[in-house]
Amino acid sequence: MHVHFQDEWSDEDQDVLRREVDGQIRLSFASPPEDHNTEVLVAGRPDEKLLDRLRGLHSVIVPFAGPPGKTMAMLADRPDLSLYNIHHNAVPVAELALGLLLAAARHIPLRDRLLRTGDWTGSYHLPSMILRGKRVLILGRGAISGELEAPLRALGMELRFIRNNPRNGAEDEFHPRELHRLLEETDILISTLPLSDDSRGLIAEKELELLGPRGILINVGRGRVIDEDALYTALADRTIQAAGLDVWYHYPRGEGRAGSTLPGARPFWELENLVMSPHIAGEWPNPEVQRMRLQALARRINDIFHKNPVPKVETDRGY
Ligand SMILES: NC(=O)c1ccc[n+]([C@@H]2O[C@H](COP(=O)([O-])OP(=O)(O)OC[C@H]3O[C@@H](n4cnc5c(N)ncnc54)[C@H](O)[C@@H]3O)[C@@H](O)[C@H]2O)c1
Ligand SMILES: O=C(O)[C@H](O)COP(=O)(O)O
Repeated sequence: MHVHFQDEWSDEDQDVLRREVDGQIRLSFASPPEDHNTEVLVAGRPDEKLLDRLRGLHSVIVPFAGPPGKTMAMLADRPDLSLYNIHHNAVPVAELALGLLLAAARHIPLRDRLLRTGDWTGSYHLPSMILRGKRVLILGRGAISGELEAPLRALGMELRFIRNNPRNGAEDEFHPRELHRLLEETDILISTLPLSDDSRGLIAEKELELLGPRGILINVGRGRVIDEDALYTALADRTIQAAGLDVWYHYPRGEGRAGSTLPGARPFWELENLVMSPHIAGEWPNPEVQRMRLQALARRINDIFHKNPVPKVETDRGY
């Protein structure tokens, strides 16, 4: 089997990948081979011309968890190709979700800011939430929510999960059609959902109203699962208590450059009951996470080669 990597990978990364993949699998990094088949393409945003040009191609792997919408749309038109992803960063994402929750429940960033201006008592009366005994509804029961489960239970919280295909007999798993009933019994809503036609805007005005004025919302999945205007208004009017967001509606141009600011139709940065981070839950620049990415990617390639069962990303679910 031949695997081509479309994007640039450092010499060190290439060495790790060559070490970790099965010896019978050939890898190419610069230009793809002209003279024989290339069964697997690894690409963040696959080049359509390359997809057409590679002979024998049957699989595409995006080397992260959330394939971009354009990739999903492009591959929806290519039923001959299977799309795979990796979930290497579930632990760091779950850890940041936990951090956002603790920070939002206890106003940690705001209290820090007030103290820096010499205000010792100004934050005493903010409405805080004690987490023990509270009910958490997690949207999605995949890699990230799996890593959230143990720490949230250790804090004494009750968990329920929504997934589009709840398993028979799993008493804490529910279908999205039960969302409204569950929200009425929820203190904390955490979204780990990918973006699809089903999930886009799933949480809007009505859902935030059901979460209620004591409710806290955390989003580490994809921004547009939560309706932008509804969330801004709910936070500004305090019809929900607080939120913690890692994922956004609009991203700065030149993302990653020093000086980039958060753009958007709504000034989220002015809200005191919002804790924010710049889509960094996956900690992609961290060398430890990069090692986890390379190992997960090599495992995915080996699994495809050995025909081990691996869930595909469902491109027909929209994007
Ligand atoms: N903030 C970040 O840096 C960061 C990092 C990694 C992943 N992500 C995002 O988080 C998403 C989830 O990551 P994961 O590794 O846990 O993926 P996963 O595939 O392991 O889990 C996703 C879960 O969501 C469920 N689901 C999907 N669509 C649904 C819908 N419409 N309604 C109900 N349930 C639905 C699936 O059944 C599955 O249980 C990724 O797709 C990506 O968009 C964000
Ligand atoms: O790992 C990454 O590339 C970033 O953390 C983004 O990951 P995601 O696509 O899994 O959000």
